[in-house]
Amino acid sequence: MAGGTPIPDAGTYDFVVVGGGSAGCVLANRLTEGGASVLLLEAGQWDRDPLIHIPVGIGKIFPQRLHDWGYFMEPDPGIDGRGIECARGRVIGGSSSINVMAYVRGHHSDYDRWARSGLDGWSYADVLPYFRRSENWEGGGNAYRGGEGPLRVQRTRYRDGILADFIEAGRQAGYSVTTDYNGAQQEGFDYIQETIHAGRRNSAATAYLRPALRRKKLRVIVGARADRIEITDGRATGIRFTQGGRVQLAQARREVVLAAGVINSPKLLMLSGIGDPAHLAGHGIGVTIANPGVGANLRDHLSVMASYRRKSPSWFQQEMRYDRLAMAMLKSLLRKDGFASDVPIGVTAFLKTQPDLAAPDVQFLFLAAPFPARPYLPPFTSPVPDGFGCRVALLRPESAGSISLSSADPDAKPRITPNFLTSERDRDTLREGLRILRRTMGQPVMAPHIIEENAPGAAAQDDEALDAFIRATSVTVHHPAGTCRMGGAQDSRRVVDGHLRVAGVDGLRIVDASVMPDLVGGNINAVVMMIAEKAADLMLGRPALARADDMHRGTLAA
Ligand SMILES: Cc1cc2nc3c(=O)[nH]c(=O)nc-3n(C[C@H](O)[C@H](O)[C@H](O)COP(=O)(O)OP(=O)(O)OC[C@H]3O[C@@H](n4cnc5c(N)ncnc54)[C@H](O)[C@@H]3O)c2cc1C
Repeated sequence: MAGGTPIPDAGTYDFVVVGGGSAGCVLANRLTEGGASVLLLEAGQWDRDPLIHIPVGIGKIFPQRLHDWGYFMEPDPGIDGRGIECARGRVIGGSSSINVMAYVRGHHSDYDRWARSGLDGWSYADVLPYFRRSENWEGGGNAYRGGEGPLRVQRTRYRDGILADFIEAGRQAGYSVTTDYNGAQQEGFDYIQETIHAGRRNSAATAYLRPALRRKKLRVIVGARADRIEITDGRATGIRFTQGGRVQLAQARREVVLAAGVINSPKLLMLSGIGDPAHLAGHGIGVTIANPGVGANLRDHLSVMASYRRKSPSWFQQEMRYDRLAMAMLKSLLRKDGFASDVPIGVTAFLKTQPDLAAPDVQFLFLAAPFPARPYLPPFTSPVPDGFGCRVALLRPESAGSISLSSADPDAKPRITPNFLTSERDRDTLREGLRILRRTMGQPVMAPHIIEENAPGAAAQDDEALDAFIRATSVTVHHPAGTCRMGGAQDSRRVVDGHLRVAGVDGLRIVDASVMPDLVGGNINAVVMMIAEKAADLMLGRPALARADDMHRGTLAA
């Protein structure tokens, strides 16, 4: 009842899933495929904007914060008091509709670490079959790659000679080159793999949700913001949501599933009385389940960019002239290829800042374009000076932040407190990563491309200068995770168990980036989708896919 009047009933379903993002789309598909009825509630709208689907559209979506919750982090002392943006997709497909499309699974030791912490069923041998089930790799299936799943993955098609030279520079600097960083060996330089197919973004919505829409068991409501989980006698029974100013109630026969993402899933728990009692009391929210772990353990991949003035002309600069860009977008729409059908990243690398490490601890993300860049049209506007750059991302941060409420009003944005670089090891790693990048850029093969280093700039050499540069310029590469962390039975701060069930309440699971116990060594969209693939089996009571250990024993290199 709301104010004495009954709340309009949005129906009863086996599963009510909150959030039509990377995880939510996978669940909508796999659960209905398994015969269950599903209501998918998404706060954003359908993904009709062509900018979502033409890969180069990210150049407009991101700076203009289109289809985005518009979050910013709190001013953070670790990065000179800056409150940096925290983009999150608010649209069908969620963040997979606005992300940069890099397809990366992390390092095999990440999952073995999860399993060692008490999470049975989450070792690399356990999760590899789920990565394979989700994937449709252009090279076809093999021991590591999936060839028949819904998610299309291809190597970059971006055409710029600097990419091959950057890989060669890595070799000249003494680092490995790998032929598939998602295969037997992650470590080294490689062309980037992307969730792009036939010139279009292959978001979770395209790959998983669209093919499921014809099933009668699936209902999707867009523009529907979940405000509270209904909990009766220790069981989650439904979701109260607002659509067009109207409050409605959807009931779950089997389970309520939060797939609202790393920021909004803990927010929704807190609004429903699940969280740190003192924090909830501070906002006048009654405690249903006391759990100080909710919203804690926020991890994110912080990165720093070195940028260069470019000598050799870039493909990017040529194609950004307005008339050419318009043609490229048309070509991408009609012929599904060309400049607009890819992103100017091209190369990534996973490297160890210390040779004795078990796994790479930094990632390079190349950028074959000046930053910031914009279209131009002579004589009215001129291009920005040509350039390129590379981000160095810190892969396994020790520094941890939190999500908390700013108000009990579901409309209010939560507080995102990142606590970046509070760990000395994190500062050392990022600084050393920057030095490795400079060493790579200093190799003979890069000389024909470089006029000079713009930033950090020649004057920044000692630790102090590099640390100051990192504090002043570092930004997220948008992989926040861990705020409803999964943990084994001994983990007193866990929010969900190894089956993704919320501790202390029946019929409630969380399936999204928030359940990751910590960050893996790479971009996380593929990881979230793997988690959702595995969750679907858990929810349907199906046996887990056969472990991959026999197939892989002894074959894994760093
Ligand atoms: C700009 C950007 C670039 C990125 N680049 C990459 C990349 O190149 N490669 C990579 O692997 N990863 C990348 N990522 C990260 C990756 O896309 C995300 O980690 C992943 O999509 C998260 O999936 P999720 O299911 O946890 O959440 P999301 O995909 O964010 O889905 C959450 C969904 O829930 C909805 N929602 C939230 N609250 C409510 C509510 N109260 N009621 C109803 N609906 C709600 C949201 O609108 C959203 O649709 C990037 C992310 C961003 C933002």
